[in-house]
Amino acid sequence: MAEQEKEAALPSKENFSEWYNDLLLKGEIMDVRYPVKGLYVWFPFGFNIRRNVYDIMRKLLDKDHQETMFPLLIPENEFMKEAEHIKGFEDEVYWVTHGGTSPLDVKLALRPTSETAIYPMYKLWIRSHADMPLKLYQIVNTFRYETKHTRPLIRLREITSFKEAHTVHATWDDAASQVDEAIRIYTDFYRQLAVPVLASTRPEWDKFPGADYTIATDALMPDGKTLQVGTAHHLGDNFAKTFDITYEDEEGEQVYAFQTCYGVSERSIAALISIHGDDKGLVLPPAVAPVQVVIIPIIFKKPEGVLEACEELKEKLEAAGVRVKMDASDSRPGAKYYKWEMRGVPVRLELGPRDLKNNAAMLARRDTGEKEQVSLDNITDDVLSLLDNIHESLYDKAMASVNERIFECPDLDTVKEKLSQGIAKIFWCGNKECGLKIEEDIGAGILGIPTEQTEGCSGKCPVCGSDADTQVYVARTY
Ligand SMILES: Nc1ncnc2c1ncn2[C@@H]1O[C@H](COS(=O)(=O)NC(=O)[C@@H](N)CS)[C@@H](O)[C@H]1O
Ligand SMILES: [Zn+2]
Repeated sequence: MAEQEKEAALPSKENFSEWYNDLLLKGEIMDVRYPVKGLYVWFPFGFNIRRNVYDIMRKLLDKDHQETMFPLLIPENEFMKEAEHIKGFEDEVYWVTHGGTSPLDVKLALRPTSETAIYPMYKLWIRSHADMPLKLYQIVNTFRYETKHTRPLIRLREITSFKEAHTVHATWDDAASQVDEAIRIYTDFYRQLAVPVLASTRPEWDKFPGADYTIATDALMPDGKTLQVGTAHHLGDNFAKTFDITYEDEEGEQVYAFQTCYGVSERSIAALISIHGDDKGLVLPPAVAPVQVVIIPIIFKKPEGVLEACEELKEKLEAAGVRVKMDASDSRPGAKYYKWEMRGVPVRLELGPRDLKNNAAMLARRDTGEKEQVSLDNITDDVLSLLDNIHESLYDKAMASVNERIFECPDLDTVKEKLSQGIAKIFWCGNKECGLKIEEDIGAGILGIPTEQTEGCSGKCPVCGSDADTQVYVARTY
């Protein structure tokens, strides 16, 4: 990347869309110049963030899931088996029709998601109780011919980081518990990215095609819109019936199994970049930062042992597991501060001759901008506890920002007024006509019924006026 391309400052984050697009380049996340709409290229720095993010997801899943990989191409006859699923995806699926110059006798779908690739194999693998619960996941690319506005990391036609889990259970209740467990895993995953998420059950007209119900986790973005950053679906025995996935029960009867599937994508990275970033660039939670500490030697005329001291400090921090970089390039210090702030490095240590004499360094925190002189005596422990502290303060700040942008609304007019700032909460009687009427009236979607309902409160449905004890989230969405 030519340096001069990046020197210009970012637009203000107030202008979120411009800021976001410019930061993808200046923060070396994704290059949007690939010549196919909806397909983008990871810069190595962005890919490094992706690797750290998905390492966190793998650690959570590997406790009781197994990772595997299924084929990308799905034969038309399998893909077309589940009616609801097809209806939901037929406008989005890409087809491969030729091998070389010869037309294929069966055209092949590029997986938009992998139910119809996996479940014919589950039919072969599930024979008895002993084979369940089966909990597999894969992290692959999937393809959806999105017709809405495509955006890097947010709405891609090639989803490059699609983590999809697919589980099989003996009973409907077991599958329901797994859906709840999936939401717990996602909430924990996002907690480790310092991203607050709201879990809610989608209205039945907005559930995953072929599912009994869908619970989603949404992040509130700086522009007041919500981003669906993970979903978990109870598939009932709908797909088991379609793909004949049965097991022999105690009475020797063949019984259809019950299934769930749950997925996240690179939207997880879109959320952490958008929520924590500022006008100087990325602000990365230490857990996912490719570089957690950057050491800047401050050298005047004579080196006076500064470089050696920086090298020693770097080795000390690395020995403690900190991801450290020393920037001994010949750019001037200011240009270095600009570069590493843009890349969201949580901690900068400046070390010059005077610091050396005092056995100290100047420490700058990326998230708050605070600078303070620190002794090098306990620098390793100080840095490690500071990194944890930075994570917690990023989360607390993001949580506070979400809480001040959720508005309890008594009527639809208030909902319309608040939607430009964030999420509205309103009572709803629960029946579909009223729900669709609410959506039509406010020009935004019912996000869902929060999984945690505030106890004991009740109100009136704004459409039919009947008593309602359920509040729903309403928001503008990506
Ligand atoms: N075009 C897209 N670009 C980026 N992320 C997407 C896109 N479409 C969906 N996602 C993300 O992928 C998650 C899972 O997608 S989904 O359609 O809701 N669910 C499934 O495909 C199920 N098979 C569970 S894996 C969504 O919650 C959303 O965060
Ligand atoms: Zn009503």
